[in-house]
Formats: sequence, structure tokens, C-alpha cells
Amino acid sequence: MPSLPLSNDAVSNDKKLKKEKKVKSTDNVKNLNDAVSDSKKKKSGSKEIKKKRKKVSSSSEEEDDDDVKSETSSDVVEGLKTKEKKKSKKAKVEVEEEEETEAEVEVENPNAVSNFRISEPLKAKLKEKGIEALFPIQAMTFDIILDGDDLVGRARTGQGKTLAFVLPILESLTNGPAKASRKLGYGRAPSVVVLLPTRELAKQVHADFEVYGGSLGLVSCCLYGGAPYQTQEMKLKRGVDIVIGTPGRIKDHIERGNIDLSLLRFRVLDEADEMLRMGFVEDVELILGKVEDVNKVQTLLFSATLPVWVKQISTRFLKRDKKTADLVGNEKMKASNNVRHIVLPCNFSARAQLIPDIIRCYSSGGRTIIFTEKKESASELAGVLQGARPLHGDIQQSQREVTLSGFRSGKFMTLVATNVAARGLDINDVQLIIQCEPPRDVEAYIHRSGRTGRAGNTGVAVMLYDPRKSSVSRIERESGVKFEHVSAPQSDDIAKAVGGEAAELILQVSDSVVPAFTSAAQGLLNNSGLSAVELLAKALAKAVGFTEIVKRSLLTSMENYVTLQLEIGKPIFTPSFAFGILRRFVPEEKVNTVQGLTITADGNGAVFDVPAKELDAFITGQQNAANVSLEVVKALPQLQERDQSKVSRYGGGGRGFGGNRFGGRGGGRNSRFSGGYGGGRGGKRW
Ligand SMILES: Nc1ncnc2c1ncn2[C@@H]1O[C@H](COP(=O)(O)OP(=O)(O)OP(=O)(O)O)[C@@H](O)[C@H]1O
Repeated sequence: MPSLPLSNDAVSNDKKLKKEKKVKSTDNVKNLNDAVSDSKKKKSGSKEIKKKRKKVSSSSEEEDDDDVKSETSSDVVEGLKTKEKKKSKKAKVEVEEEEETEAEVEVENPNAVSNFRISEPLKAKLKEKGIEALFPIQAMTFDIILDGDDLVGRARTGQGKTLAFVLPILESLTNGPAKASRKLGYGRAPSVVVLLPTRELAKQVHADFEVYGGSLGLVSCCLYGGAPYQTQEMKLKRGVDIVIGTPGRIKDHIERGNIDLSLLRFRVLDEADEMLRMGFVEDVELILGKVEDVNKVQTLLFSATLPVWVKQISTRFLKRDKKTADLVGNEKMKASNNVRHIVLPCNFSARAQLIPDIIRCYSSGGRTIIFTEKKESASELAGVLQGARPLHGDIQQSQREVTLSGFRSGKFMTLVATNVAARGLDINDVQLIIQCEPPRDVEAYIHRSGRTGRAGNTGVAVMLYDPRKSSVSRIERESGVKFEHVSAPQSDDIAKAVGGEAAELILQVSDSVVPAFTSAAQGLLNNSGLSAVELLAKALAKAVGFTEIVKRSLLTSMENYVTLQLEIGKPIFTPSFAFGILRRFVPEEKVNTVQGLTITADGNGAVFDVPAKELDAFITGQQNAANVSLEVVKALPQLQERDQSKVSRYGGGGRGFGGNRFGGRGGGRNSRFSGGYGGGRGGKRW
């Protein structure tokens, strides 16, 4: 049964956030909160603060050497955090004291925009966008980038990695080291190239460059496939300062002679691991290789996930003295801390009925993104879910743009997408992520679940899984997430979740209708044999679309199924052994109605679902079998996870969970690295 409140961590974080709003800062990311609390300094302390920041970058300069060393930079970050934590206690006491005395004291945050070498127009634009302080990854990397170093940057999803490169690049071009070589005027060659794995992401980053770069008179353009060449060519011809796009289309423009990279000062690989995993490495190499003098170019590589193979590759693209700012480092938790991570067992065929109720229970009325592995599944599911639209690689680019902007603007609240929406997308008020099955790799889990809980907000990520063949524990182990296990929402849970909404709907009805309906209401009260409360309960249910209560099983989440547990006083080693036992006391045709039979984690039982109408046949049948116990379960016991490779052993009519939905199609843009480093996952899958 789902519990609706957020987990303790998220709740306490929430409370903390509310409290810290009193401190002058717009930043409510947990890590930054520590720094904000710590920053309980009066204005006069800002020089000291600047020194402290400077020290971070210089120590990283001293410690970093040839290779990317996340430990080194993690140490730097850790050192900073510890210092800040110590001071933070003191700062909190001060905050509390001040709250008591209600004294109005100006509070300074060491990460306040004013403490960085950010020019006035940019400061004004940041302020206009509600940004008064930099997030930790931004604060850590600002000086490093502005002072000319190559950088590998990593922070959890939603922690502001985009502005971490946008701001210092803009400053460098207009007031810093890159200013001298920047050309002005018609037809100028770009100073910056930013590469991203998807078109949507390219557009999003372009929008940031437009907003912030625009305030400094810088011109940017976005180049991606599926859009006409001509408009892109015209923009390039007129001259741009910053080019943002996907590797394939940028490479095409270079080969057509539309982009001159001779004046390039920055190249950025955002979501670097995904770009390389998708097989873009040759395009990326070609683009990077076009730079005549690599010493004149700064290379920045950012992602929330940096598998070891990407770190190795970065030695090819980045200078030997590159710096690393790794806010995740060796910490166990790699996914977002601001997200409640939930897993829920579900039969593949029950998904479409179940998902609307998951949305009712967990979306808090906000937006939901549902992830499927395959494009066809995304289209199918979007077709059956009310108010949902699909987004995947087979949809025409113009339609993809319409869909995404409709979702952003709230025209519809549910997006069903493949991994094309897993990375980087920053959409306001996405409260819920549903993953229809565990993704193949942990990075996908981290990025998908990271579409919620962004910029310090909280969110919920629900992953559906088939207990017989899922890899929940692998994702748990590799991501550091501690999953909350819940069963399918039952109707009374849903009623509780939407009861408030129903009451609100009723209260919103104008008083003017009361006289018109009074006599019908009175008639109902007099003749229905129901009390006023019972009648009102029915009206509330109807107002949110409920007409009957349907039970769901705990194992497959199927409607009108019941979950049973079989025990025989000794271990049950295999599903076929369990089926054999059932056949001893239940007729074959009833056994064939069994769904999802799975062995318990302790090996002492088997759990399965049967149609509610067949329950009697199973319960009464057991009386004919010695040492057999068969009971309806109220809470799902821990189950054995099964390898997908062993699924065929379970065979049997009507018991499948759908076909092989994991089959990758391979292909895509060929890559030396996608196979070797990416663990054979190469190829564009969406
Ligand atoms: N300093 C800041 N103060 C307030 N909000 C910020 C700040 N920096 C960024 N944001 C907001 O935080 C959100 C997340 O930022 P961004 O998309 O850059 O995250 P990210 O780390 O790149 O995430 P992902 O790994 O998922 O790509 C955006 O809405 C952005 O506008």
C-alpha cells in the first residue's frame, strides 16, 4: 500500500528548505543549504569569502595532475564541505538566535552572485531569473573555467550544471581571456561549440545561451538534425559567437564548410557519457579534431554520471592539467537525494490500468514523465492514457517540439517517452517519474529519475518491475538508492489521495446551483435509504471518476486478482516445482490461471496471483493436500530476483509477462567506444 507522505529524508529536507528560505538565498539544493547556513556572515565578511573560494580552485590546481582524479577533487570538495559543516552549526545557532530576537540583519551567502566576477548585465539577468546565488557545482567551477582551465564537472541531476559552464564562458568571451581573440561583426566565426546528445537538450541549452548571452550582446545558434539546413546555414553565415547542437548535424555543417573553427576558444561536451555511448564518438572526434591549436581551446566535459570509461576517454580530449569538480565522487548515492525512489511489482499487461492510479497517488497534481524502453511502447501507452502524449526518436522533429512545448506549458500533464527525454531535460513541476521497467543501465535510472526533484525541489520516482526477471537490486546497488517497496495503489488509497481534490471540486461549484438541485437532493435523502454522509461520499467519488472499488493483486498489480502464498514445510526451489505441487490439488485449468509465480527470497514459499473468482478453488483444494499451506497475503514477502536468461524455465500458458522487451536494436552510429567502453550498449536505441 503506498504511503503518500515523502520519505523522511525528503521531508526533513523540505522542512529545512522552508526554514532556510528565511536566510537570503534562492538556492535550496541540500548541499548548498549547508553552505548557505554556513554563510551566515555579515556583508563585511565578503572579502574573506572570496579568498576562500579562490583557495578551492588553486588547491585543485596544485593537486590535479595528468589524469582525471575524482578522488583529488572530491577531497577538495569534501574538505570544503567539512569546513563548511563545522561553521554551519555555528551559523545555524546564529540564525536561530536572530529569529528569536527578530533582528533584521543582512545575511551574505559566499556563493552569492555578487561574489563572482560576473558583469552587471549578466547579474541583472540572473536576478531577473530569480538566481541570487550560484549552486555548488557552479561556484566550484566558475573561477576554474574563467581562468582558462580544462574541466571535468560532475554533480547530481538538477543541480545546475548548465549554468556552471554557461556563465564563465560568457564572462570569458566578454570580459575575460577569450575576449581578445573574439571577432565582432558580420560573418564572424564561433568562439564556442557545445555538443549535446539530443535535439531537445540542445534546444534547452541554447535557450540558456540566448537568455544570458543575449544580455551581453552575444549571438548563439542551435544546430540539430530533423530541422532544415537552410535556416541554420543563414544564421551561421551572418556570424555567431556560440554554436550549440548535436554532433551529427554540427559535423555535417563543418563538412559543408559552414562552420569555421579557427577562432574556437571553448568546446563543451554536455552529457558526455551519453554522447559517447550513443555512438557519437567519431563525430565528436572529428569536430574536436578540427581545432588547429588545441592549446588555445578550453575543453569542458559535464555529466551527472561519469563511468570510468568516459574518464579514460577524457584524457584524449582534455589537457593534461585539466581540473575535476566531482560533487558525487565516491559517495554511495549517485541519484538525486531530493527524490523518493519507489519500486512497485507489476505485470506488463497491468501497466495501462495501474499507471493512472499511480499518477493520482503520487503526482501531487504536477507533471508526470513515463519512461518506456521502446518507441512502440511509448506510443501505445500514450494512446491509452488520458491526456498523455508520446515523445521518441521516430516522431518527426517538428512534432517533438510541439509535444515538448505543450508539456512545458501545461497543455497536457503526462509525457510518455523513451530515453530521448532521460537526459538533461529541465521541465518545471515534473513531480513524478514512472519507469515502466528497470532500465538496462544504472546511468539511465539516475538520469530518468533526475527529471524530478530539480533545483532543490522534491519529487517521486516509481519504477515498475517484474519480480521474476527484474534487476532492481542491481540498480539499487549501483546507484546507491535505497528503494521503498510498495504495492499497487488500492482504490481506498486512491480515494484518500484524491478525496481532497474531490472535496475542492464540490466546494468550487457555485452556490447558485443549490436551489436548483435542492429538491433532487432531498428526494435522494428521503428515498435512497442512505445517510447524508453516504450520499455525499458517493458524490465525491463520482466527482473524481470513481464508480466502483476494484481490488488489485500485490504481485502483478492486476485488477480483480488476489495474491496467494504457497508453503509446503520445506524449500521450494523452482517455479515448476511449485506448479507441480499446485497440480496435485487444483484442477489443471485453474492452475493455468496462475500469474507471475515467483519464489520467495528465503526459498520457503512461492507467491502467485489468481483471479479473485478462482480463489475458492485454490483455498478449498488445499484441504486435499497434506502439508500444504495456501494463504492470501496481505503484504508481499521479499522475492527472489530472477535472471532474464532463466525466464523460459517458467513457461506455461498465460503466465508470461510479455515478450522480450529488452532486445536492443544495436546499429546506430558506429563507434569504437560504445562497444568497448560502454559495455556493448552501443547504438542509438530511441
Ligand atoms: N544558481 C541557481 N539558482 C537557482 N536555480 C538554478 C541555479 N542554477 C540553475 N538553476 C535551475 O536549476 C535547474 C536545473 O539546472 P540544470 O538543468 O542545469 O541541471 P543539471 O545539473 O544540468 O541537471 P541534469 O544532470 O539533469 O542535466 C534549472 O531549472 C535551472 O534554471
